[in-house]
Order: sequence, then structure tokens, then C-alpha cells
Amino acid sequence: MPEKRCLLDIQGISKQFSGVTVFSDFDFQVYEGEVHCLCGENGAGKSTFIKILAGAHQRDSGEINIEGNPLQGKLNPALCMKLGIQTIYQEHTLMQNMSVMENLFIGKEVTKRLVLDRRQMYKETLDVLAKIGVTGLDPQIPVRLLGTAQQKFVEIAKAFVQEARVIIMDEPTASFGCHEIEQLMSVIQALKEKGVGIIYISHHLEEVFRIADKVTVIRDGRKIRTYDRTEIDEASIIRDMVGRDASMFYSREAAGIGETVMEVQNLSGGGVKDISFSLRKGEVLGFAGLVGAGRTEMAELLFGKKIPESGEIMISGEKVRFKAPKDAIKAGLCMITEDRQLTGLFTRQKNSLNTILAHSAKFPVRFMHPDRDKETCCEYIEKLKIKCKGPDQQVRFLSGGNQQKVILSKWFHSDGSIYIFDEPTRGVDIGAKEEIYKVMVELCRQGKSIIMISSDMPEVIAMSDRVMVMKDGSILAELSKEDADSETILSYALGGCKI
Ligand SMILES: Nc1ncnc2c1ncn2[C@@H]1O[C@H](COP(=O)(O)OP(=O)(O)OP(=O)(O)O)[C@@H](O)[C@H]1O
Repeated sequence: MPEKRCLLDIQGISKQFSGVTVFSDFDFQVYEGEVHCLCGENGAGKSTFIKILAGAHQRDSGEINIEGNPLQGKLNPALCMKLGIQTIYQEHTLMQNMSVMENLFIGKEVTKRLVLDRRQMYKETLDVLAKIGVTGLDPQIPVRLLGTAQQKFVEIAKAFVQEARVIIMDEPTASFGCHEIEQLMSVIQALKEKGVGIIYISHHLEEVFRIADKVTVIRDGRKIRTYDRTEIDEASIIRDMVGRDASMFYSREAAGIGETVMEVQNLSGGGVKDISFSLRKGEVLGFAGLVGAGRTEMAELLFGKKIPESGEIMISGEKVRFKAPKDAIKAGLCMITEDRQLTGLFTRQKNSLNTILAHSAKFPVRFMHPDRDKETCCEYIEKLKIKCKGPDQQVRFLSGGNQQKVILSKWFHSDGSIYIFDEPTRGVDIGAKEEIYKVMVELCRQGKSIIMISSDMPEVIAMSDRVMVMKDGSILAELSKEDADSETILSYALGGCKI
């Protein structure tokens, strides 16, 4: 077999922010047709690394060789495109009002006698989508009408049109359901067969173990080890990442379940249809389903973000009607939203202020207690292992995963009685997941109740006392802890019969 070519060879790169070293002396290689995964806990330096490769940050030192040629000078986004390095970020970067086809051919428009050749571009779009195994996507549809996963596939197709040799994927499946994850796995296989090198960053280790040809573990900005496919061993990769033993499969201790604290009857509105369930004291009620099943919409109705069209919500036996989230917070509800960056934090404020925010929202007047607030913040920094300089650091300087931990601290500290967690561990590393689960169990022991929406199947199964499965805005099944296995959940999520 001919030897594979090295597409990207990184030698000894280092980066500091304001005198603080984020990573140092880091080596990394990507070969053609190879998936090289980069794993590390929150704040390890993964995003900074890919921002350097995307030309968004500059390295302080070190060499970058592209297909054997040393790169002279700085990388910038335009040069990256020219060199065939494309990054697919977690956030959407497509032009939302343009069609799939127009997005694909930005800067590469096909013309005929100085006029856009739309017919040819249409044909080529279909060809490219077929080459990477994406079917059933209309090239003329405006991108804004597509879901998260489909937009991601369009971005990959765009990278393909731009003749990318290396595609970097940063947490590509963050908002994916299991169906879409499978689709992405096939797309990656197709890219590999075309000789594209892929750098894949994900906290979902089960995906990493499935697709990786190599895994490099980074900790505190240093390379710990690169594993070849044959050497990949889950336990030692996790140990290398978090510096201790941790499990992908958390097993939760039971807490005593008490009386009903919330009763929802025939709730409809905002894409949710006729939902009924009850939540008991000390219980974790899991909500499973595919992306778009209506779980977040249901949470928004419960929390007063949207007004129900019909149905009732009772809390501790009393009918409630929330006009806004602040009414829900007063009644003891807390909600961690799915879209944390937009709705969860004041990123230009300190960690400590963000931590006490939900707690103080309950009081009409709250005097500042800087020392006490700092102490509270330090407690959560310790509990959730938040990587930061301390309570005074502005949240915007934290890594994505650590920002999420600050949001969790805010709600854990809010002293509610019913917690709605929408994808509580999305983007959080495996070690921190365990810490978050422990805090959730602790809340249950204190007699609080949790509604947990999660697309992470092992998480739903491990944490829930009961699982509700949703599809198309309705609840299709209620499963006891004993019956809630991934096969049963999936069969309902994909369209089982309504109970
Ligand atoms: N602009 C910045 N200024 C100061 N520090 C920064 C900046 N960007 C990142 N950092 C710090 O660099 C370190 C690495 O952050 P990075 O975002 O690369 O981590 P990560 O591995 O991608 O984490 P996550 O899994 O949480 O996304 C963190 O400690 C973070 O606080």
C-alpha cells in the first residue's frame, strides 16, 4: 500500500494569552484519509489550537508544514482557504438567507459568458452532496430553513467544493440526535475515502472511539500522548484526559422519591401537543427524543418563556400560570437553557456575579456581599472543577465548557425546588460530567426535583428515574427505569406508537 501523505504537520507550537501559557510545544499531524481526534478536558486548549489552524489566533512560536512545505508567516482565514484547511465551528457560519447552492459556491461561482451558471451550479451541488453521502437536500432551499445537522452537512459540502484537504470539526454533533450522528459518521467515511484529512474534536468519546484513526490527548495545553487506532483504550484515554479514573457510564445512587410536586395536564402550544405528566419530589424525570421532538419547546412552556394555548400546570397542588420566567423563578423553578451562550451568562461580568445571579433574582432588593459571593463562587469552582483564574475573572475569557459550568453553578446555587435542565452536560468533558451528575443527585437528596432533557443516551438512562420519550411535540411513551434501555427509547423516538 502506498504510504499516506502528511497533509498538516505541526511542530512545537506555543500560545500565551496575557502572559498565561495556554499550550506549549505542541505537535500534531494529520495524514490523508485519516481522522485524527483531539481530546481533552474543558480548558485544555483544543479551541485555541483550532483557532490557530483557522488563522483566527496567531501562534507565538512553532512550525506549521502544509503538505511538506513550511508555512512562512502568519495564517489568516483567506490563506487557510487557499491552503485547503477548512474549519467547521460549533456555531453556524453559513449565509442564512442564501440557498444551499449559493453558499456552496461563495467565491467559486460558476459562470457562463460572465453570467452565473445556476443550472451548472445546481447540478454540481447535487453531485457534491451525493459524493459525501447527503441525499434529499434541495440545493435551492434557503439555509435558514434547515436544521442544525443539515446546515452542518452543507458546511462540509462547502469545504469539499472549496477543495479542502484538511477539515477541522469542532464538536460537530453538539446539537445532533442519534440519527444525525449516524449520518455524520457516514459523511466522514466518505470524506476519508476521498483522501481528506479530518481533525475531530468532541467530548463524546463514544464517537471518537468509533471513527478515530488516531487520538491525541491534550491536558493543560500539553500533548500527553497520541494513540494509534490499534492502541486506543478507553480507560487510559480518559485517565490521560482528566488525570484520574472516570467512567463513561455513570451509575447513579438512588434518592428517596416523594409526593407529586408538579402536575402537567394536556399542555399545548408553541409546537407542543397535549402533554401530560407528573413530577415527584426527589425524582429525575428524563425527556428523550430526537432533535426537534419538542422537548425544549415544552420546557419553555413550563418556565413561562412561552404562554400555553391550553392545558394546566399545577405546582404543589396549586394551578399556576406564568406570564414570564421571573414568575416561574419565584415559584421555585429553575431552567438551564440549551442555548447557554445567548441566554445564560453576562460574559463581561465576573464569575462571582454570574454565580449568584439566579439566586438574587428572587429578591426585590439584594445588597451586594462581595466576600460572600466570592466564597460561593469558589465553592462551585472547586465542586465543578472550573478552570479559571478565580471568582474575579470575566467569564468571556473561560473556555466554552467552563462557561457552561458557571451557568450550572448559577442554577445549582439558585435554591429552587424544580430544576429544568436542557442538555445539562453538552460540551462538558467526561470528568466534569461526573461532578455535575453528583450535584444533581445531591439536589434530589435535598428533596428537589429535576426535569432533564438530554440527547445523550447513556446520560438519560443512568440519571433518570423515569423516561418520557417525545416525538413531534407529543409524549409517545413513559418508561420506568427498568424499561428505559437505548433500544426501547430509540424505537419510540423514531416513531413508535403513542401510549
Ligand atoms: N481570549 C482569551 N483570553 C484569555 N484566555 C483565554 C482566551 N481564550 C482562551 N483562553 C484560555 O485558554 C485556555 C484554553 O481554552 P480553550 O477554549 O482552548 O479550551 P478548550 O480545550 O477548547 O475547552 P472546552 O472543551 O471547554 O471548549 C482556557 O484556560 C481559557 O480560559
